[in-house]
Amino acid sequence: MAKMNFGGVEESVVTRDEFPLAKAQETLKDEVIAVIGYGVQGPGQALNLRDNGINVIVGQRKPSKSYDKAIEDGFVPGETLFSIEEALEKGTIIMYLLSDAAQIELWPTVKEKLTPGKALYFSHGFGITYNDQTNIIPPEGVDVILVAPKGSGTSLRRFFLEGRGLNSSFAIHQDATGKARDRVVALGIAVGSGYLFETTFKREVYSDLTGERGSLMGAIQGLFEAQYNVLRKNGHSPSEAFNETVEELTQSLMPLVAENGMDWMYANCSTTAQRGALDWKDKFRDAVAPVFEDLYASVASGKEAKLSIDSNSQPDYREKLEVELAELHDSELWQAGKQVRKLRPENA
Ligand SMILES: NC(=O)c1ccc[n+]([C@@H]2O[C@H](COP(=O)([O-])OP(=O)(O)OC[C@H]3O[C@@H](n4cnc5c(N)ncnc54)[C@H](O)[C@@H]3O)[C@@H](O)[C@H]2O)c1
Ligand SMILES: CC(C)(O)[C@@H](O)C(=O)O
Ligand SMILES: [Mg+2]
Ligand SMILES: [Mg+2]
Repeated sequence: MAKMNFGGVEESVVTRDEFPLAKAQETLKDEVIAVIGYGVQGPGQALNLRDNGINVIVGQRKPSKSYDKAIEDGFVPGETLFSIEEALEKGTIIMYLLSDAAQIELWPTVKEKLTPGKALYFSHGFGITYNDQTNIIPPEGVDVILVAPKGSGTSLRRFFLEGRGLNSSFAIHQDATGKARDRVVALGIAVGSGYLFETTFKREVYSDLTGERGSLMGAIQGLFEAQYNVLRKNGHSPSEAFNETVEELTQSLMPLVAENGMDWMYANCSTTAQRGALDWKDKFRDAVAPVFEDLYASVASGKEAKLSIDSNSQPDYREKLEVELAELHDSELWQAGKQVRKLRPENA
């Protein structure tokens, strides 16, 4: 663990320097990692583990698109690709990467295969933290650990192939074997994390549910729509409104923020823009702060978990999500964006 100063607060993090891949490989050399669920995180983590020389198998129901994808990705039925039950039997570390709602349904099947000495691994604190709703209460004899990549499983895999890494949080809920910390850190490195910061299952899920409903996905779409609609209401064309709301942000300005922070991005814009942004940033902050307070309260109360479980446990949850995603896709804003993307020089 390395001690580092984050904005004046000292935190402990694990970098690849003090836990190199070779150490992760040595730690996991006698383990069979069973990845249960091959949706978004499953492929990212399973393929990175396999490329890092870790003994990984996949458990996935069939017929399913995910099962077919696992075959396309080179997992071999009967050798490295099994039914969920078979993979649970063979695995010494069970990576529970079904959807959060599906984890509830499959829990009785998983629980009975968690024999003493095994480890149960999550990439979200959801199932354990809200166990009053999920009933996911692991038996005492197993390690219960978490590595939560702070990003999409699709990015986790792309970054790995580019020689980069996504940061991940890690947590230990139960250390039955005395090996939980070594197991969780080794897995965090082997699945392709850039660096690992320690958290708890509860803090991970509270922050994660807040982030994805807030700045990362929900609030950002709301902000885009609000500005786009005002520009269009005042006579600006779709391409002008989309460029000023989304395209410039993703193509020019956010990469500058990622490179060196917000002040660096501001400093690389005009003084006119800097003055205006500094004058208006607090107005927007104060306008949305109450919404974020409500959001966090809804997460902490378990209300957001219930909404997600009730919706995503429905047999047609996927179809319903796809209808709402299609509404986004078909909106004028994102149709304008589709056309703008085509005009990028690299797409010409
Ligand atoms: N999506 C991400 O990039 C991401 C990022 C960080 C953490 N996580 C966490 O990782 C875990 C997996 O997330 P995901 O987005 O990969 O999941 P997902 O929603 O893509 O589902 C994963 C798999 O579950 C299977 N599944 C769904 N319902 C099932 C059922 N009733 N019975 C059997 N299988 C079923 C699907 O076929 C799919 O292969 C979750 O805990 C999630 O919160 C996801
Ligand atoms: C990729 C996210 C949003 O960070 C993850 O938390 C998820 O639930 O998919
Ligand atoms: Mg997240
Ligand atoms: Mg999440």
